[in-house]
Amino acid sequence: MRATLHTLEQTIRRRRSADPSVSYVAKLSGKGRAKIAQKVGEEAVETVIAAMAGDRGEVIGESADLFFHLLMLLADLDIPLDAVLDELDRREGLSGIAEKAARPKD
Ligand SMILES: N=c1c2ncn([C@@H]3O[C@H](COP(=O)(O)OP(=O)(O)OP(=O)(O)O)[C@@H](O)[C@H]3O)c2ncn1[C@@H]1O[C@H](COP(=O)(O)O)[C@@H](O)[C@H]1O
Repeated sequence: MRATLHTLEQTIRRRRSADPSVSYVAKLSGKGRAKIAQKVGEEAVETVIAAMAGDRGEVIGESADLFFHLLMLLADLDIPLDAVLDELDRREGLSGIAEKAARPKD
């Protein structure tokens, strides 16, 4: 998962300066942050609609679109993917501590 997302993060950063007539990343980046953010919102809504329809195939496709556009937004903000993944790791660590604390003592 990390490797796939990191590869896509690098591709997005590289393609931002490509020719917009051949590159979707360059074309959308050229439209600015508000448009990228709008796409993240649209893909999130489409994922929710697919989920509520119980369409697993659509959920998978829309989730991929959502991840991709979120990575585009992070790249536009110059936020490394690792900052988000590290935050998830930190939360997992916290929940581990909470679980241990809640466990009854022998
Ligand atoms: N993963 C993706 C990816 N996922 C989705 N998309 C594009 O995202 C768009 C989203 O679909 P929509 O139907 O919502 O949008 P649309 O109608 O085409 O676009 P709008 O004009 O409405 O914004 C589609 O055009 C998809 O082609 C992607 N485009 C590119 N990538 C990756 O980015 C790499 C670089 O792409 P280029 O910049 O095109 O070379 C590719 O090799 C892929 O790995």
